[in-house]
Amino acid sequence: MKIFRPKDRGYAQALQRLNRRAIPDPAVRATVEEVVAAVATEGDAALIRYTEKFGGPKLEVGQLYVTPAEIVAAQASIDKETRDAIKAARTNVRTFAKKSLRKSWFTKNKQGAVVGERFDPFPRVGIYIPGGTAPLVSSAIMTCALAEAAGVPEIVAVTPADKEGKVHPALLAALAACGTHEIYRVGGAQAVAALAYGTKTIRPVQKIFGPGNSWVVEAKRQVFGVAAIDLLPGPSEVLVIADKWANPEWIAADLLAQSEHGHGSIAVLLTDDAELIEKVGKAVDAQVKLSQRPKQLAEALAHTTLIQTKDLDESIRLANEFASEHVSIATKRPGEIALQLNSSGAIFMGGISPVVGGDFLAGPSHELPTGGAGKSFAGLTADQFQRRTSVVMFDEPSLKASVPIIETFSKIEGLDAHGRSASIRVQKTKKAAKKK
Ligand SMILES: NC(=O)c1ccc[n+]([C@@H]2O[C@H](COP(=O)([O-])OP(=O)(O)OC[C@H]3O[C@@H](n4cnc5c(N)ncnc54)[C@H](O)[C@@H]3O)[C@@H](O)[C@H]2O)c1
Ligand SMILES: [Zn+2]
Repeated sequence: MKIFRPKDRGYAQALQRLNRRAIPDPAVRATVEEVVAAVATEGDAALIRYTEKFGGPKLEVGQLYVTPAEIVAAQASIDKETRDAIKAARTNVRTFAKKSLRKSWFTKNKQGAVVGERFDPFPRVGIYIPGGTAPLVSSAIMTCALAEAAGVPEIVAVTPADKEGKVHPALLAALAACGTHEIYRVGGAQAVAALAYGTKTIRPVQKIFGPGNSWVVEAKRQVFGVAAIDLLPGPSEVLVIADKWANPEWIAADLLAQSEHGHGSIAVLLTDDAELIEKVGKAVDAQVKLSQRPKQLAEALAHTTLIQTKDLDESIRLANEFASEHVSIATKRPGEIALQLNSSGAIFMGGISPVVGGDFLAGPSHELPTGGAGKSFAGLTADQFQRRTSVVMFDEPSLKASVPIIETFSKIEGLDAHGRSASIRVQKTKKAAKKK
């Protein structure tokens, strides 16, 4: 944990470092390039090889697909509490998702042609569910329930298995509850490459969704174009904006909650109150002792930064530069601050709103942009599972009214065949009318 106060050495640099862009790490980039190229050319063999190389199980090709029998067994093995929690989260996420969906619409333009937009679910999507250091059951719901709400007919999930080749039963049950059609036990960059290029076992998808660690996110970035991708949702992070009224114990708890994801996670506190920084620092030290993931916490805590700002305005400016996945506003009047934030993935209003409420249950997808990507991307919404098509339909009167303007454009652009392709239709219909 690092603390920076205005008088400290390196204070200006610490503030500057907050101004991030989503630029991939060169080492991660190189590894992923190798993995993606291998999967694209060798298919399943590369999937198996890299899964083992990066600490996963030694699998046979035939084991990649999770069979219906395994899913049924998983569903039977989870307790009622787990089942109810999955159901409660799915209900909220699905209800929220339905509101984000776009509806097809049609209208007439000035010349009378019918124009509109049609929204259909992508026929086949791939969803990455992280599982390297924790089985992210909630991520299954926060992605697949949206695909289900959008009516995607083929929802394909990939998720890494443990050393024994097992996927956590609650994760399988959650995927099944959210209408997933195919599940493959493979993770990392290799799984993303398989979804994009396809292998003998995994047919390619049109669009790839889902959060993951740095390698997973970089793979999504690299396969962009082969498939569509949703956003760049990497290692979790939180930024807290607080004033002197905030509760230091609650802030410390929020910082540690996202930090326990481990490698790559970052937590930041911005406050204009010097005393609060002291108290939060102490509370973090005390709460770390309660953790069951000391290794992951230690990795992330090295990047945890508590910064004393001049005033709330400076906190807001820095928060916008940092573009955090989660922003918690623990101040007396959170509404005023929220309105000035323009790069946050999700905003949690008031100290009483824990970030984990959004992680597990509230309704919006917890799949959110990280690493500074929030400046350009928003979090996952159900309409990202819809593919948009524009539709145009002329009739004779609307085409006649349009031809002069079309001909003007074809003259300006020097593309005479363009103009003729419209006027020929009106002339032809004139001749046809004369014949009658
Ligand atoms: N931004 C969001 O919306 C969001 C939501 C949920 C989770 N997350 C993040 O997802 C991440 C999940 O990470 P995870 O690691 O637990 O699981 P993961 O499933 O994303 O990654 C595990 C895989 O990474 C690969 N890998 C591991 N070490 C590697 C190496 N050295 N080189 C190449 N590949 C390697 C392996 O193939 C492994 O199967 C966390 O960072 C968490 O914060 C983000
Ligand atoms: Zn989290």
